[in-house]
Amino acid sequence: MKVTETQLKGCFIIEPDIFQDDRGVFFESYQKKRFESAIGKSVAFVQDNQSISKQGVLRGLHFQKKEHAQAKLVRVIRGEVLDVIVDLRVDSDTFGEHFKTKISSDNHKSIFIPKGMAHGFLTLSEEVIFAYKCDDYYHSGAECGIIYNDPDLNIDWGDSDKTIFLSEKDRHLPRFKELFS
Ligand SMILES: Cc1cn([C@H]2C[C@H](O)[C@@H](COP(=O)(O)OP(=O)(O)O[C@H]3O[C@@H](C)C(=O)[C@@H](O)[C@H]3O)O2)c(=O)[nH]c1=O
Repeated sequence: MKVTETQLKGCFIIEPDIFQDDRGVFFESYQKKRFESAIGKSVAFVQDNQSISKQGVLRGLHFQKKEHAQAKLVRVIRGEVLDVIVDLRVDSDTFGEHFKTKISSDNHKSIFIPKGMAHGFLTLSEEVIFAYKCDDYYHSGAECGIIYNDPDLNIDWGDSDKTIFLSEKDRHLPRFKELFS
């Protein structure tokens, strides 16, 4: 397993060891002991989520507020996404900065997203099955988000000519500076 910290402190890319034979592929998608020793802390995941999306769907940028903030371990089971994480920790050197990378069912990468981040992804393939663990339960009252094309965050989501499908909720998310100023 290879674990690399991104420029956002505490946010890691995890690449599992892949075992390939005549039948296909095997890998450990999560192993608590190895995972916690690699990231240097214990995380008590309590919920597993899965979403299925068509191409061009953008889910995000989402987070839960305050005492319901969630750390997440995200991966792609089918297809490919551009995954984006924004640092919302006001005391962080990288506050307001983002990290983005492509994760897919071919590269088998996971991302550990600590509490205090907003998260979103854009689907790049025809069908995407996206799966993630969370260390706090879903609380609809604590849901919050930032509009994906916020000019202050300045995230390059790629080909701007392509249609992006957003939920009604995500279309009306506030700007970064409305939440943090
Ligand atoms: C996230 C979530 C949603 N729901 C419900 C609420 C709603 O009716 C329906 C769809 O919810 P959403 O539109 O918020 O789903 P989605 O846009 O996929 O939300 C997810 O986006 C990604 C980027 C994240 O990082 C996640 O934490 C989560 O916020 O599912 C739950 O019951 N439990 C959950 O944990």
